[in-house]
Amino acid sequence: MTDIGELLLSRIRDVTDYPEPGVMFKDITPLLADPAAFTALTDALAEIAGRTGATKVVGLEARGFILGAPVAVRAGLGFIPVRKAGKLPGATLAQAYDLEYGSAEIEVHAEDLSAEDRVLVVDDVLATGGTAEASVQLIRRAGAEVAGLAVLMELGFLGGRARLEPALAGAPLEALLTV
Ligand SMILES: O=P(O)(O)OC[C@H]1O[C@H](OP(=O)(O)OP(=O)(O)O)[C@H](O)[C@@H]1O
Ligand SMILES: Nc1ncnc2[nH]cnc12
Repeated sequence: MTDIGELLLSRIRDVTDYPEPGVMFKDITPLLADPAAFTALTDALAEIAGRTGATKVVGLEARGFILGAPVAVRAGLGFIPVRKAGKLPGATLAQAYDLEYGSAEIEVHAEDLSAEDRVLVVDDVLATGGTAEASVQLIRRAGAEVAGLAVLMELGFLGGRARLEPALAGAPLEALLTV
């Protein structure tokens, strides 16, 4: 593993049986509290944004906001929040989905994305892929192109990558860490 990979991994805390029995929760708060690790993470994700030719960064509420916003600034791109339902005041597109420990609905302002946009989706964890798949569906329904999906950590044993393949339609899925 690279030095940066080891640094990032060392700052992610495993919490057993959270938020429900059987889930091994990957807590990124120690990473966020370490400026060297947070900067390295931001730089690595911004490099993916540049390489994929993204014109906008979408962050998935809530942890995807914490990671995606500095990535957008670093890459010189606009940031678009994909929020949990009921939080955006304008006209929205909505998509329901299941995730590792529940179900939810996400929304985006329809006017924030157009056919000119190539969007990089940023999030902390790819688990079952339900959240990411719903975000890709939303972006396409808004008329924009998906440049790729970039996550800090992929939980390989949950099969999210295979689930996402059809939705991504060839766009890259980049995980800085895989466990
Ligand atoms: O691959 P999946 O099984 O869909 O799970 C991954 C999603 O779950 C977590 O978000 P959560 O909904 O817990 O929201 P939070 O960021 O507000 O904690 C995580 O930040 C991802 O968005
Ligand atoms: N095991 C996990 N750890 C952190 N975030 C998650 N989102 C879905 N599953 C998760």
